[in-house]
Amino acid sequence: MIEFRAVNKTFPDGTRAVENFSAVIPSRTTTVLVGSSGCGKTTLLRMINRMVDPTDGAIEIDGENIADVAAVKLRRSIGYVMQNSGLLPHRKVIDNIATVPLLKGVPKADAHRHALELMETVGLDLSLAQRYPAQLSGGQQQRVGVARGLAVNPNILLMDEPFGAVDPIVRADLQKETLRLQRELDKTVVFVTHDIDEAFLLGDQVIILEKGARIAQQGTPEEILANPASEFVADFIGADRGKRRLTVSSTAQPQGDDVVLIDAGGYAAGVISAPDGKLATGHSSPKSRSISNKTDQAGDA
Ligand SMILES: Nc1ncnc2c1ncn2[C@@H]1O[C@H](COP(=O)(O)OP(=O)(O)OP(=O)(O)O)[C@@H](O)[C@H]1O
Repeated sequence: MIEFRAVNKTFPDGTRAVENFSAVIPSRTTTVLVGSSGCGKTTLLRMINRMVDPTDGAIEIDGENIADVAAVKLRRSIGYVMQNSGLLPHRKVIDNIATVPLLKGVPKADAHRHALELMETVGLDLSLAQRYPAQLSGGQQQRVGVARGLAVNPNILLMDEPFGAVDPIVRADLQKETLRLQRELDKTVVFVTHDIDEAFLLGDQVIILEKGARIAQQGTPEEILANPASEFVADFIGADRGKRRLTVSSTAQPQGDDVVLIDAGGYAAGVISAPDGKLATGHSSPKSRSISNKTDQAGDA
Protein backbone atom coordinates (compact mmCIF):
# COMPACT_ATOMS: atom_id res chain seq x y z
CA MET A 1 0.00 0.00 0.00
CA ILE A 2 1.20 3.49 -0.82
CA GLU A 3 -0.02 6.29 1.39
CA PHE A 4 0.32 10.02 0.83
CA ARG A 5 -0.11 12.00 4.05
CA ALA A 6 -0.71 15.74 3.71
CA VAL A 7 1.91 16.05 0.98
CA ASN A 8 2.89 19.44 -0.43
CA LYS A 9 5.31 20.29 -3.19
CA THR A 10 6.44 23.79 -3.96
CA PHE A 11 9.18 24.01 -6.59
CA PRO A 12 12.09 26.43 -6.05
CA ASP A 13 10.51 28.98 -8.42
CA GLY A 14 7.46 29.13 -6.16
CA THR A 15 5.12 26.90 -8.21
CA ARG A 16 2.80 25.03 -5.86
CA ALA A 17 2.39 21.80 -7.79
CA VAL A 18 0.84 19.78 -4.96
CA GLU A 19 -1.26 21.16 -2.11
CA ASN A 20 -2.07 19.01 0.88
CA PHE A 21 -2.55 15.73 -0.99
CA SER A 22 -3.61 12.70 1.04
CA ALA A 23 -4.63 9.38 -0.48
CA VAL A 24 -4.24 5.65 -0.09
CA ILE A 25 -3.24 3.54 -3.07
CA PRO A 26 -4.10 -0.08 -2.27
CA SER A 27 -1.71 -2.88 -3.20
CA ARG A 28 -2.23 -5.08 -6.25
CA THR A 29 -4.71 -2.75 -7.86
CA THR A 30 -4.46 -0.01 -10.44
CA THR A 31 -4.95 3.57 -9.36
CA VAL A 32 -5.22 6.16 -12.11
CA LEU A 33 -4.37 9.80 -11.50
CA VAL A 34 -6.26 11.82 -14.08
CA GLY A 35 -6.54 15.54 -14.68
CA SER A 36 -5.74 18.36 -17.03
CA SER A 37 -2.25 19.35 -18.04
CA GLY A 38 -0.28 20.92 -15.21
CA CYS A 39 -2.53 19.74 -12.37
CA GLY A 40 0.33 17.87 -10.69
CA LYS A 41 -0.08 14.25 -11.81
CA THR A 42 3.54 13.66 -12.81
CA THR A 43 4.82 15.38 -9.69
CA LEU A 44 2.73 13.02 -7.53
CA LEU A 45 3.97 10.00 -9.47
CA ARG A 46 7.61 11.03 -9.23
CA MET A 47 7.31 11.52 -5.51
CA ILE A 48 6.62 7.79 -5.14
CA ASN A 49 10.11 6.88 -6.37
CA ARG A 50 11.76 10.00 -4.97
CA MET A 51 12.56 11.58 -8.30
CA VAL A 52 10.85 14.51 -6.58
CA ASP A 53 10.84 14.95 -2.81
CA PRO A 54 7.88 16.58 -1.06
CA THR A 55 8.31 19.98 0.53
CA ASP A 56 6.43 18.59 3.51
CA GLY A 57 4.16 15.71 4.40
CA ALA A 58 5.08 12.04 4.11
CA ILE A 59 4.76 9.17 1.68
CA GLU A 60 4.77 5.65 3.02
CA ILE A 61 5.11 2.36 1.22
CA ASP A 62 3.85 -0.54 3.32
CA GLY A 63 4.18 1.62 6.41
CA GLU A 64 7.75 2.79 5.76
CA ASN A 65 8.41 6.48 5.18
CA ILE A 66 10.24 6.59 1.85
CA ALA A 67 12.26 9.60 3.03
CA ASP A 68 14.16 7.02 5.10
CA VAL A 69 15.04 4.90 2.05
CA ALA A 70 18.00 5.86 -0.16
CA ALA A 71 16.58 7.41 -3.33
CA VAL A 72 18.64 5.27 -5.72
CA LYS A 73 17.73 2.05 -3.93
CA LEU A 74 14.06 2.98 -3.97
CA ARG A 75 14.14 3.95 -7.65
CA ARG A 76 15.73 0.66 -8.63
CA SER A 77 13.03 -1.29 -6.85
CA ILE A 78 10.10 0.47 -8.52
CA GLY A 79 9.23 0.10 -12.20
CA TYR A 80 8.86 3.35 -14.08
CA VAL A 81 7.41 3.67 -17.58
CA MET A 82 7.86 7.12 -19.06
CA GLN A 83 6.07 9.25 -21.59
CA ASN A 84 7.52 8.58 -25.07
CA SER A 85 9.11 5.38 -23.76
CA GLY A 86 12.31 7.15 -22.65
CA LEU A 87 14.51 4.50 -24.25
CA LEU A 88 18.26 4.98 -24.64
CA PRO A 89 18.70 5.49 -28.40
CA HIS A 90 22.22 4.08 -28.64
CA ARG A 91 21.35 0.81 -26.85
CA LYS A 92 19.73 -2.24 -28.38
CA VAL A 93 16.26 -3.24 -27.22
CA ILE A 94 17.59 -6.09 -25.10
CA ASP A 95 20.06 -3.79 -23.33
CA ASN A 96 17.43 -1.11 -22.80
CA ILE A 97 15.24 -3.66 -21.03
CA ALA A 98 18.17 -4.96 -18.98
CA THR A 99 19.44 -1.49 -17.99
CA VAL A 100 18.55 -1.51 -14.30
CA PRO A 101 19.36 -5.20 -13.59
CA LEU A 102 22.79 -4.62 -15.18
CA LEU A 103 23.27 -1.52 -13.01
CA LYS A 104 22.36 -3.63 -10.00
CA GLY A 105 25.09 -6.13 -10.91
CA VAL A 106 23.00 -8.95 -12.38
CA PRO A 107 25.30 -11.00 -14.71
CA LYS A 108 24.76 -10.02 -18.34
CA ALA A 109 23.64 -13.48 -19.50
CA ASP A 110 20.97 -13.65 -16.77
CA ALA A 111 19.80 -10.08 -17.41
CA HIS A 112 19.52 -10.80 -21.12
CA ARG A 113 17.65 -14.06 -20.58
CA HIS A 114 15.16 -12.27 -18.34
CA ALA A 115 14.87 -9.43 -20.88
CA LEU A 116 13.86 -11.93 -23.57
CA GLU A 117 11.24 -13.42 -21.24
CA LEU A 118 9.88 -9.93 -20.65
CA MET A 119 9.70 -9.28 -24.37
CA GLU A 120 7.40 -12.27 -24.58
CA THR A 121 5.40 -11.03 -21.59
CA VAL A 122 4.69 -7.69 -23.25
CA GLY A 123 4.00 -9.23 -26.66
CA LEU A 124 7.18 -8.30 -28.52
CA ASP A 125 8.67 -10.53 -31.18
CA LEU A 126 12.08 -11.76 -30.02
CA SER A 127 13.60 -10.88 -33.39
CA LEU A 128 13.41 -7.23 -32.29
CA ALA A 129 15.88 -7.76 -29.44
CA GLN A 130 18.92 -6.66 -31.43
CA ARG A 131 17.33 -3.57 -32.93
CA TYR A 132 17.78 0.00 -31.76
CA PRO A 133 14.75 1.97 -30.55
CA ALA A 134 14.62 4.10 -33.71
CA GLN A 135 14.06 0.89 -35.70
CA LEU A 136 10.80 0.18 -33.85
CA SER A 137 7.28 1.55 -34.23
CA GLY A 138 5.91 3.84 -31.51
CA GLY A 139 3.79 1.03 -30.07
CA GLN A 140 6.73 -1.36 -30.01
CA GLN A 141 8.85 1.27 -28.26
CA GLN A 142 6.18 1.64 -25.59
CA ARG A 143 6.14 -2.13 -25.07
CA VAL A 144 9.91 -2.06 -24.62
CA GLY A 145 9.37 0.72 -22.07
CA VAL A 146 6.90 -1.46 -20.17
CA ALA A 147 9.29 -4.45 -20.32
CA ARG A 148 12.05 -2.24 -18.93
CA GLY A 149 9.74 -1.10 -16.14
CA LEU A 150 9.10 -4.73 -15.25
CA ALA A 151 12.75 -5.80 -15.44
CA VAL A 152 13.46 -5.30 -11.74
CA ASN A 153 10.44 -7.43 -10.89
CA PRO A 154 8.92 -4.55 -8.95
CA ASN A 155 5.91 -4.68 -6.68
CA ILE A 156 5.06 -1.17 -7.83
CA LEU A 157 4.85 -0.01 -11.43
CA LEU A 158 4.55 3.72 -12.17
CA MET A 159 3.26 4.59 -15.63
CA ASP A 160 3.36 8.23 -16.75
CA GLU A 161 1.12 8.81 -19.79
CA PRO A 162 2.72 5.76 -21.39
CA PHE A 163 0.44 5.69 -24.40
CA GLY A 164 0.16 9.41 -25.04
CA ALA A 165 2.27 9.46 -28.18
CA VAL A 166 0.77 6.59 -30.17
CA ASP A 167 -2.18 6.58 -32.53
CA PRO A 168 -5.63 5.58 -31.23
CA ILE A 169 -5.59 2.03 -32.62
CA VAL A 170 -2.18 1.18 -31.20
CA ARG A 171 -3.24 2.90 -27.99
CA ALA A 172 -6.33 0.70 -27.67
CA ASP A 173 -4.12 -2.33 -28.26
CA LEU A 174 -1.67 -1.25 -25.56
CA GLN A 175 -4.52 -0.56 -23.14
CA LYS A 176 -5.82 -4.07 -23.72
CA GLU A 177 -2.36 -5.48 -23.09
CA THR A 178 -2.07 -3.44 -19.90
CA LEU A 179 -5.30 -4.97 -18.63
CA ARG A 180 -3.95 -8.44 -19.43
CA LEU A 181 -0.65 -7.70 -17.68
CA GLN A 182 -2.48 -6.41 -14.61
CA ARG A 183 -4.36 -9.68 -14.34
CA GLU A 184 -1.26 -11.79 -14.92
CA LEU A 185 1.32 -9.87 -12.91
CA ASP A 186 -0.66 -8.62 -9.94
CA LYS A 187 1.31 -5.40 -9.37
CA THR A 188 0.42 -2.17 -7.67
CA VAL A 189 0.11 0.12 -10.68
CA VAL A 190 -0.09 3.90 -10.50
CA PHE A 191 -1.03 5.25 -13.91
CA VAL A 192 -1.10 8.89 -15.01
CA THR A 193 -3.24 10.11 -17.88
CA HIS A 194 -5.26 13.12 -18.93
CA ASP A 195 -7.70 10.83 -20.77
CA ILE A 196 -10.78 10.03 -18.69
CA ASP A 197 -11.76 7.11 -20.93
CA GLU A 198 -8.35 5.54 -20.36
CA ALA A 199 -8.72 6.21 -16.63
CA PHE A 200 -12.11 4.51 -16.45
CA LEU A 201 -10.90 1.60 -18.57
CA LEU A 202 -7.76 0.81 -16.58
CA GLY A 203 -8.45 2.07 -13.06
CA ASP A 204 -9.74 0.03 -10.14
CA GLN A 205 -9.52 3.37 -8.40
CA VAL A 206 -9.59 6.71 -10.20
CA ILE A 207 -8.45 9.97 -8.61
CA ILE A 208 -9.60 13.04 -10.53
CA LEU A 209 -7.35 16.00 -9.83
CA GLU A 210 -7.74 19.74 -10.07
CA LYS A 211 -4.90 22.24 -10.17
CA GLY A 212 -2.49 21.81 -7.26
CA ALA A 213 -3.30 18.06 -7.25
CA ARG A 214 -6.42 18.80 -5.23
CA ILE A 215 -8.67 15.76 -5.25
CA ALA A 216 -11.92 16.50 -7.05
CA GLN A 217 -13.15 12.94 -6.62
CA GLN A 218 -11.72 9.55 -5.75
CA GLY A 219 -13.52 6.27 -6.30
CA THR A 220 -14.20 3.41 -8.66
CA PRO A 221 -15.19 4.34 -12.21
CA GLU A 222 -18.74 3.20 -11.43
CA GLU A 223 -18.95 5.40 -8.32
CA ILE A 224 -17.69 8.45 -10.17
CA LEU A 225 -19.94 7.93 -13.17
CA ALA A 226 -22.99 7.33 -11.00
CA ASN A 227 -22.33 10.25 -8.70
CA PRO A 228 -20.02 13.00 -9.88
CA ALA A 229 -19.02 14.90 -6.73
CA SER A 230 -19.10 18.37 -8.25
CA GLU A 231 -19.71 20.46 -11.32
CA PHE A 232 -16.00 20.21 -12.01
CA VAL A 233 -16.13 16.40 -12.11
CA ALA A 234 -19.34 16.40 -14.13
CA ASP A 235 -17.75 18.72 -16.65
CA PHE A 236 -14.50 16.78 -16.71
CA ILE A 237 -16.06 13.41 -17.37
CA GLY A 238 -18.95 14.82 -19.36
CA ALA A 239 -17.23 17.23 -21.66
CA ASP A 240 -14.48 14.81 -22.50
CA ARG A 241 -16.77 11.87 -23.09
CA GLY A 242 -19.37 13.94 -24.87
CA LYS A 243 -16.94 15.27 -27.38
CA ARG A 244 -15.79 11.87 -28.48
CA ARG A 245 -18.57 9.54 -27.56
CA LEU A 246 -21.93 10.93 -28.51
CA THR A 247 -23.31 12.22 -31.73
CA VAL A 248 -26.75 13.61 -32.31
CA SER A 249 -29.15 12.38 -34.93
CA SER A 250 -32.69 13.44 -35.83
CA THR A 251 -35.54 11.07 -36.66
CA ALA A 252 -38.78 12.31 -38.21
CA GLN A 253 -41.84 11.47 -36.06
CA PRO A 254 -45.50 12.30 -36.72
CA GLN A 255 -45.58 14.58 -33.68
CA GLY A 256 -42.27 16.28 -34.52
CA ASP A 257 -38.64 15.33 -34.87
CA ASP A 258 -36.92 13.38 -32.14
CA VAL A 259 -33.29 14.04 -31.46
CA VAL A 260 -31.45 10.85 -30.63
CA LEU A 261 -28.05 10.61 -28.96
CA ILE A 262 -25.90 7.94 -30.61
CA ASP A 263 -23.03 6.38 -28.67
CA ALA A 264 -19.61 5.40 -29.99
CA GLY A 265 -20.89 1.92 -30.84
CA GLY A 266 -23.65 3.37 -32.99
CA TYR A 267 -26.42 2.58 -30.50
CA ALA A 268 -29.06 5.01 -29.29
CA ALA A 269 -28.09 6.18 -25.82
CA GLY A 270 -31.08 8.43 -25.22
CA VAL A 271 -33.72 10.56 -26.87
CA ILE A 272 -34.14 14.28 -26.51
CA SER A 273 -37.84 14.91 -27.26
CA ALA A 274 -38.43 17.76 -29.63
CA PRO A 275 -41.02 19.82 -27.72
CA ASP A 276 -39.22 20.39 -24.41
CA GLY A 277 -35.71 19.14 -25.06
CA LYS A 278 -36.09 16.57 -22.29
CA LEU A 279 -33.81 13.56 -22.20
CA ALA A 280 -35.43 10.15 -22.11
CA THR A 281 -33.67 7.21 -20.46
CA GLY A 282 -31.05 5.43 -22.51
CA HIS A 283 -31.76 1.75 -22.89
CA SER A 284 -31.18 0.51 -26.36
CA SER A 285 -28.12 -1.66 -25.95
CA PRO A 286 -26.05 -3.35 -23.31
CA LYS A 287 -23.37 -0.80 -24.13
CA SER A 288 -25.41 2.19 -23.06
CA ARG A 289 -25.38 3.07 -19.39
CA SER A 290 -28.60 4.46 -17.96
CA ILE A 291 -28.83 8.19 -18.35
CA SER A 292 -29.46 9.28 -14.83
CA ASN A 293 -27.68 12.51 -14.18
CA LYS A 294 -26.40 15.67 -15.71
CA THR A 295 -23.07 14.18 -16.62
CA ASP A 296 -24.65 11.42 -18.56
CA GLN A 297 -26.81 13.91 -20.37
CA ALA A 298 -23.67 15.78 -21.26
CA GLY A 299 -22.13 12.81 -22.83
CA ASP A 300 -21.83 9.47 -21.09
CA ALA A 301 -22.75 6.70 -23.42
N1 LIG B 1 10.88 21.28 -11.91
C1 LIG B 1 9.86 22.14 -11.88
N2 LIG B 1 10.05 23.42 -11.54
C2 LIG B 1 9.02 24.30 -11.48
N3 LIG B 1 7.74 23.99 -11.74
C3 LIG B 1 7.50 22.72 -12.09
C4 LIG B 1 8.52 21.72 -12.18
N4 LIG B 1 7.95 20.54 -12.56
C5 LIG B 1 6.65 20.79 -12.70
N5 LIG B 1 6.36 22.09 -12.41
C6 LIG B 1 5.04 22.73 -12.42
O1 LIG B 1 4.23 22.04 -11.48
C7 LIG B 1 2.89 21.95 -11.97
C8 LIG B 1 2.51 20.49 -12.05
O2 LIG B 1 3.30 19.86 -13.04
P1 LIG B 1 3.13 18.31 -13.43
O3 LIG B 1 4.16 18.00 -14.46
O4 LIG B 1 3.13 17.52 -12.20
O5 LIG B 1 1.67 18.33 -14.06
P2 LIG B 1 0.93 17.22 -14.93
O6 LIG B 1 -0.45 17.17 -14.41
O7 LIG B 1 1.72 15.95 -14.92
O8 LIG B 1 0.98 17.88 -16.36
P3 LIG B 1 1.07 17.18 -17.83
O9 LIG B 1 -0.18 16.38 -18.00
O10 LIG B 1 1.14 18.37 -18.74
O11 LIG B 1 2.33 16.34 -17.83
C9 LIG B 1 2.89 22.68 -13.31
O12 LIG B 1 2.47 24.01 -13.09
C10 LIG B 1 4.33 22.64 -13.75
O13 LIG B 1 4.64 23.72 -14.57
